[in-house]
Amino acid sequence: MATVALRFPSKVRLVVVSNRGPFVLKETATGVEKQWAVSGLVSAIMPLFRTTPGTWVAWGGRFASEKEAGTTYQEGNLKWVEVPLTRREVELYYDGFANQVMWPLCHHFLEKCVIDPDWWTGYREVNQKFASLTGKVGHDADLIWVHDYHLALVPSFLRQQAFAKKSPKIGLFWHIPFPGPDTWEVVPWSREIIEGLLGADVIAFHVPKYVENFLQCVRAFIDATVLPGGKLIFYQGRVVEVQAIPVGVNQELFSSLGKNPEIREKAELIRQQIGGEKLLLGVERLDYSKGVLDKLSAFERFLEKYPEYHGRVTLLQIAVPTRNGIGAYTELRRRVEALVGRINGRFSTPAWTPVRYFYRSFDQKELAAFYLAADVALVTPLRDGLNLVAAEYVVTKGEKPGVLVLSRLAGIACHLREALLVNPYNPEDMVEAIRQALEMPVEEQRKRLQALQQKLARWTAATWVRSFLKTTLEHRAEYSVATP
Ligand SMILES: Nc1ncnc2c1ncn2[C@@H]1O[C@H](COP(=O)(O)OP(=O)(O)O[C@H]2O[C@H](CO)[C@@H](O)[C@H](O)[C@H]2O)[C@@H](O)[C@H]1O
Ligand SMILES: O=P(O)(O)OC[C@H](O)CO
Repeated sequence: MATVALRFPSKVRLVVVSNRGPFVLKETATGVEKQWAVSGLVSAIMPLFRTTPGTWVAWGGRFASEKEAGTTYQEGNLKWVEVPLTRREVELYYDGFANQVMWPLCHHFLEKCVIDPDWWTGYREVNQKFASLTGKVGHDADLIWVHDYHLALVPSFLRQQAFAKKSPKIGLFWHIPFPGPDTWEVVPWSREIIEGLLGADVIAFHVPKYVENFLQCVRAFIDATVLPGGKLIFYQGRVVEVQAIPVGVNQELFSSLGKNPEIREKAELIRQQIGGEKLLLGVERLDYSKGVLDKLSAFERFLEKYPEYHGRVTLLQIAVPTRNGIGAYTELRRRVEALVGRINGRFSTPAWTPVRYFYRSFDQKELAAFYLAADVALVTPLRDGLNLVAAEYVVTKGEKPGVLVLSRLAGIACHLREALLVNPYNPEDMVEAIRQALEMPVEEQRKRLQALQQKLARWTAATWVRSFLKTTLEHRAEYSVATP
């Protein structure tokens, strides 16, 4: 496994806190088994612990009993401390408030938000639990790095705690979109959520638009002053810094996987097994925000409109199981599988299956083989904080040709302008982008990919970590600015 040079001062005691940790724990007949978790957050953070020692406090994805203490695992540099959550806590905090209020709200699916005061109480209590455990295991921490929408209240709960030596620096990274106050107004507790976040010294988002939306929320809901320049907030006698620091991909890993002869062979085999001339690829957690239904509908429309492509193009869709306890996800799976069945039922021939559908996760080598095999990656979320799959596809391809079709509504689109940008809500736009991608001359494919690769080379998993940690470690609570 390739490593990244972080040049992170080794004497800094670092604690990472997030809902999803590196592993999912499964109870088996022989005891508890741990499997690597699949998520953008885990992909983003793992490279840090390949070179840097530290502690990661997170839930293990299982239900613990009332009295159970969490398990601790040492894995190389990483000490992982499990936050044990009961079934009831998971229902209220994770299935409820985090995934049926925060997630749909931030991705602009207001009709999917359910306002339930019990979920909010559960969310507060579990955030408090994460903060208390972090305070215990990280009592001598220099820097505590909190992640994402599950734990918005943790920064302010941490600030209320006593630490062994001095106050550690507290940073928060928000991995999903951050909407403006018109959207946040839907949640009765929006002020408390923003106050919770303001417990951090540094708050960072992927792109400037989310920073601007956050600052607008601060102006709308909080008694705080956004200082001129828009990066600093004066709040309760402290200064909070807000930045756009996009996550990058593990460049060394994906570019070496792309060059690996064994993986190239695997990619060739995939091509032979699937047959046909052209391969389109979709890879995402099976989440409604990722737009899998709209993509499949666009592909169906493409096959109706361009019958000359029958037998020549296949869509390989990988859907990673996610959040199975929530109705909207069960329903999405049902609809996606019905649509795959309908398309294949309408268009298949004895020699050709238009959609190849996989409902499972793959290891990174297998994933890289799919990236290499695909002529076109269809990354078309209806809304996405950033989207790492788009970047991983581009990096893995190396000198090989390929086309990235990318939703304008993914955060990463503001950087990757050389992709074929589409509006995933507009079926005709999607259909024509598929056609343009399939007909793009190889020289143009290479030129666009090279331009994208040059951008991504300056912006890696390592630069993200380094930049966030440096900003947080160097944060000063008082600035010599004129305050009100
Ligand atoms: N079948 C499969 N098997 C194994 N691994 C697979 C897989 N399919 C996908 N993966 C991995 O899972 C990760 C998915 O990351 P994304 O950014 O695409 O979305 P996600 O919503 O999980 O992340 C959230 O966090 C990231 C990082 O901040 C944001 O980009 C995003 O907008 C936000 O929703 C990728 O690194 C990919 O390699
Ligand atoms: O499977 P989940 O619910 O932990 O989703 C993981 C995503 O990275 C959310 O940011």
